[in-house]
Amino acid sequence: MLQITYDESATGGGEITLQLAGAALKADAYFLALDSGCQPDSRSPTKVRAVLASLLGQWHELIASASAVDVVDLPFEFADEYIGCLRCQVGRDKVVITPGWLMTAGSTVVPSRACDTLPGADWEPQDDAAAVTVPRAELLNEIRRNQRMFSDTDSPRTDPTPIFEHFRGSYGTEMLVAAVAHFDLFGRLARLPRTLEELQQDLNLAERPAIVLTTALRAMGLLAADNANRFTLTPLAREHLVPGGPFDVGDYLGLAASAPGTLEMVERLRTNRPAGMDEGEAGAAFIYRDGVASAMEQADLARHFTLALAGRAKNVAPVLATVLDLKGVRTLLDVGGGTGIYSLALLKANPHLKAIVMDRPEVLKVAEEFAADYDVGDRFELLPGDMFADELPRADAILLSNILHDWDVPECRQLVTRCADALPASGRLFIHDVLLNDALDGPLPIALYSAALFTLTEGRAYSRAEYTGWLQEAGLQPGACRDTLIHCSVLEGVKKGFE
Ligand SMILES: C[S@@+](CC[C@H](N)C(=O)[O-])C[C@H]1O[C@@H](n2cnc3c(N)ncnc32)[C@H](O)[C@@H]1O
Repeated sequence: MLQITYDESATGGGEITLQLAGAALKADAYFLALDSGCQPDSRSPTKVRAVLASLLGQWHELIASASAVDVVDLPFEFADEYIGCLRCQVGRDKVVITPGWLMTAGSTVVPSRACDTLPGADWEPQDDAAAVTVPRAELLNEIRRNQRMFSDTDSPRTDPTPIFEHFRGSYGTEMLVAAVAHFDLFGRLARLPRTLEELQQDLNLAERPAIVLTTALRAMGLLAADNANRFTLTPLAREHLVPGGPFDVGDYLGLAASAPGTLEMVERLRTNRPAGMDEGEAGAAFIYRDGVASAMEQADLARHFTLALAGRAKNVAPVLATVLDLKGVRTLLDVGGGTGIYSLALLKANPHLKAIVMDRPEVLKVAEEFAADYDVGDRFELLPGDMFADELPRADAILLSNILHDWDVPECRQLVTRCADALPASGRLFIHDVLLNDALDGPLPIALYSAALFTLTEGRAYSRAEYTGWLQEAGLQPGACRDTLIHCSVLEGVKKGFE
């Protein structure tokens, strides 16, 4: 909803682009580079980023502390005779934002302290400015997310989320073509709406593939659910995806019916087994449980899959470290910690913390290499083990980062319960993962990631309601849920009782 980017290669100190709900506002960074109130003392892009971080920190403070009827101005463009700003009418839950100008010399204001010093100058809306209404909590989240991009050299300067969305897009194609060309799903539902269970029976699908398939199609706006929880067709699907209809496009989609990706998806849906698990294959990626072939037990494959996840972890971990408040946590157990990158970022942000990364032995060899780049000494421990079978060491907090989405519901419940049992009273469990809507009908990027997880592992994406249910079942009180990056959020459960 709010995206601020800084192109340091543009002339005049670089160009800042502020994108707000589809509208793009441009500003040059000249006065930000001259700012006298913010380290470092240079005119470099590093300085501009530091000033932007400071400015966004002030925005956050202003919006967070505004009372329900306040009007506040968020400056972003400093010019010779004016300051470009977002005028915000702050309500209790919503903020109405209008871009405009304050008629005062931007050059007289120190941008890194601008919000304290802005004179009460005349304000004019931009000629073509349309007001945008956004939820207040979401705006605060977005400001923080943008601030992090500029404030920490360990964090990426741009948000890689769109790249992940493009990568996961192919799973949408495969799901859609499978539904049209292999399962005649739209023809069946046009004849008779069906519940999930009825659809499973009809298509001979297990529950997990049926949920993943219907979630993807609902997120695409092709299926809906009626009051009796039966899947029905949306007008879009009814007009274009029912075989034989006057505007049916099914044959066009059928061009991909025999594409390798589609056939692979159909096979996964029919068998409910992840890739790599067939006779003579190396075993599934990312998951290990006793008695089942796992790629994570083989040195080269474990290394390959673990390093593949390092790219995402490097981007997300610094954000997790700013979002998680670990005051009072002395020991953190990172179950299935992989490279250990999340633990390492948390150690860096919390000098009092000790972290134990538990994973399979071949994976921990990679974690050991990553740890060598950090000065964490004996605060970082590697613990080879099986999270389903071995005793979990005592820790004040446990992190399950991108773990539960690899497993089916019984294993998720088992893991959450094992973690809860291992925690002391008031201990905290952090589930860091993507969240589907509670109705399992989107958002689309998560629904497509769910399809990817489904093909590679025994899991799928889950909703906040599903996670919350498992936390409660295990005796944990669900608490705060905060966004990190690349569609991930961290949901907290606190063990009830007193120490
Ligand atoms: C998807 S990766 C997540 C890695 C890391 N937490 C992250 O967020 O990038 C899942 C991790 O769980 C580990 N894992 C799977 N089954 C396990 C088991 N039974 N015991 C311990 N670790 C396991 C895998 O080796 C892998 O490193």
